Amino acid sequence: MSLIGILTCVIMFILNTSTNLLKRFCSTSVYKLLKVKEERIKNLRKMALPKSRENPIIMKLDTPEFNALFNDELRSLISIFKEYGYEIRIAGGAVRDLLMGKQPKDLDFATTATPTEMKEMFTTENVRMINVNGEKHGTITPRINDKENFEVTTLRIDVISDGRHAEVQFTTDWLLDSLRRDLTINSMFLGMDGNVYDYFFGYDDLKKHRVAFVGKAETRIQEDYLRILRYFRFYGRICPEPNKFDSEAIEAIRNNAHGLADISGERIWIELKQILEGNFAGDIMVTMIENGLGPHIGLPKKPNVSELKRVWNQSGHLKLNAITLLSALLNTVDDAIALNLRIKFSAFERELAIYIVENRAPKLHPKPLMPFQQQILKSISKPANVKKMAVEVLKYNNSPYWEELEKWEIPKFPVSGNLLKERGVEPGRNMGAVMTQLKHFWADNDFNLSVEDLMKELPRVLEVLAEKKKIK
Ligand SMILES: Nc1ccn([C@@H]2O[C@H](COP(=O)(O)OP(=O)(O)OP(=O)(O)O)[C@@H](O)[C@H]2O)c(=O)n1
Ligand SMILES: [Mg+2]
Repeated sequence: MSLIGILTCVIMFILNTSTNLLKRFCSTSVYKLLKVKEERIKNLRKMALPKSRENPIIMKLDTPEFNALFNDELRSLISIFKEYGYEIRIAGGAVRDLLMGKQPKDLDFATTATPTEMKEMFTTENVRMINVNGEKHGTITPRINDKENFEVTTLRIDVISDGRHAEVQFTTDWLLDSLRRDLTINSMFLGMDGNVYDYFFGYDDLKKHRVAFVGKAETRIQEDYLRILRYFRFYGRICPEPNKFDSEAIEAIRNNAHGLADISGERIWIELKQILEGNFAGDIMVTMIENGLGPHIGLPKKPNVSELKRVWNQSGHLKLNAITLLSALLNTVDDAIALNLRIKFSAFERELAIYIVENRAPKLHPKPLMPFQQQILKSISKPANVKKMAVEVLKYNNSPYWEELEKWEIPKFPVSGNLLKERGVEPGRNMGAVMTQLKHFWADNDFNLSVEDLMKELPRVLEVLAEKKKIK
């Protein structure tokens, strides 16, 4: 055999052996992973059983809100699932709302069919499916009669979770899907026949106005740290009194507050905003800060809790904008900028936070609205937006004048560009400057000047601007 032949044989041998080793290694890891998953499912069920109800059907719902859901599209959806032998139920928040006598704003459905089974079924039935992105989490969205979309999610458990993303495993076990949900009040299912399935005493909690995690609070939080904020949001929605938090929940929240640091600003703001606009917002925010959430949601190291309490107690009844209340915790404009970097406000929200911090010291003036009215008309921002912000500052200070300012119609500046042109002002940047100067003069005179009065002022304005140009 030639040297090349020997070398080829050696290389082939090495390649073969390493490929086999790699195959063996991979299949052992996959095997291990599957084993871990199986074990986890067994354990989950075992752990859940003592705490869960043996017969989960607690009642048959027959309310106007429930009956109102049944239109032609929902009936078609139900009959498709029935024909193919899969179960489908309404899940989570909608069941909670219906049990509270409220019409849910959206419906989530849960099913025993896997996404593949649903896709096959809907394709055979000529039903178009939209939003394919949901599929890896088990959600298929059929569009029935080309009219209404329904989000249907396969029953699942979160096998591996890093607190933000979860690897899911599909199941046909309703109890396990109920167990992976955040709060007992959000863990119920509603059959299309009206049967309410409640494994974890969610309805009892709803009646008791108790917000508690399903099973172990710590486990539920570590599956998705956003649930910390969801806990507080639902507290505001469900509970009739402030400061009656579930002690296990609060302890788990305190120990896991750091997990919020990795949650995106957008998700944080969606929850936080609803907390701030809900019941007991001031008290809830204080509890959140006392339990260490502040730095993870963009608040300063030393948020001004006493200012928050003061503003909440004196102005909480005025339906403050979420940003207005939140700004009470900020000490400086820099704090507002840092907060915006963390939770990414809209342009108006960012402006409002800065405006509140800069303008909250009460303005003394014989005509209390005048400084605000002048600011509204002089500002480079949209006057309607500055007006909204000024109303918020007045509410922040519980000033009785906020309503008057809200009703105040922003007067129209009577001088037009055309008129200035007629009077010999060159169009362009210079005209903009003239207009601003005249506007300020008009605002400083309580918006009472006529076009004639303003035109009398024109030579002086032109002179001042010419002087300024010379100095430059
Ligand atoms: N972090 C989350 C988000 C949602 N869910 C589950 O998914 C359901 C639907 O979620 P979502 O629509 O976000 O909340 P709702 O409870 O429906 O509340 P809302 O009325 O505000 O939509 C919840 O009821 C809950 O069972 C969860 O367990 N954990
Ligand atoms: Mg919902």
